[in-house]
Amino acid sequence: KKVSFTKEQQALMKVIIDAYNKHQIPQDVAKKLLQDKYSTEENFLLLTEMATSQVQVLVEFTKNIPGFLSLDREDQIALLKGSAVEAMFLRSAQALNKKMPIGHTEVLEERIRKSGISEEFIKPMFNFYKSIGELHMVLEEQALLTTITILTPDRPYVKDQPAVERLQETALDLLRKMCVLHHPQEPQYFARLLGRLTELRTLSHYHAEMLASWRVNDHKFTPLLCEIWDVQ
Ligand SMILES: CC(C)c1onc(-c2c(Cl)cccc2Cl)c1COc1ccc2c(ccn2Cc2cccc(C(=O)O)c2)c1
Repeated sequence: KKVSFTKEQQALMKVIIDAYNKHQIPQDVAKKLLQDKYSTEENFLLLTEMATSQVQVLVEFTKNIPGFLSLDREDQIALLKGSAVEAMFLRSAQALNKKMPIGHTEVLEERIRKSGISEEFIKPMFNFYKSIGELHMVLEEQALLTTITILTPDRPYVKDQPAVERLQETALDLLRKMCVLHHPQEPQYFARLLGRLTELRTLSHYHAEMLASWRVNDHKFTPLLCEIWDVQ
């Protein structure tokens, strides 16, 4: 089936892909994954640094989403706070599914498994990582899925939901075409991708409990994480 993109859609895809490629975790932070300290405490500290760096990357990426900076300022904050965990699950899924240099992936998985997260959350988390890996998303689909997650209108405290809906729909139209283009044999592929967004919401509920149990064990977060996750 022939897929054609409008001029606007081509421009939008280019902006989103450039932003997605530009904002990677700095190599020195990612390299720290390979240092040889593996205590639960050390793993937690490394993952905290990773998450903090990832939030900075996420904010920069979000600012490049066309139309985002024209939204009401408080709504911009509400969208970032409401989507940060889900965007990081997507990003960590891509990192664990071989986006990272060989060796980093196993180390990263090991550190997540041994960072004080209880088994009841580890299972669904790694099921999600596996389900993302099985989709074999191309970069455009990964970047658009992250964009669609950020532009979710029904996050808490969003005032002008229709404005967010209009931006999200533009990204959804583009993603639908991308799926037909890159997965012509799988007519249900787009629906499968959107199904992952539902799974992300469940994971972000688990994440709130993960944070609570880390805090009970007196684990400290960085100021940026405290601000975006409303903790401490
Ligand atoms: C505060 C910390 C302990 C934490 O709390 N919840 C989670 C948490 C967890 Cl444990 C899982 C999923 C989401 C969150 Cl917020 C985390 C750890 O968060 C992250 C964040 C990003 C992560 C990771 C792991 C990988 N990445 C992405 C990554 C790593 C290396 C390179 C690149 C790159 O793009 O180049 C990307 C962990």
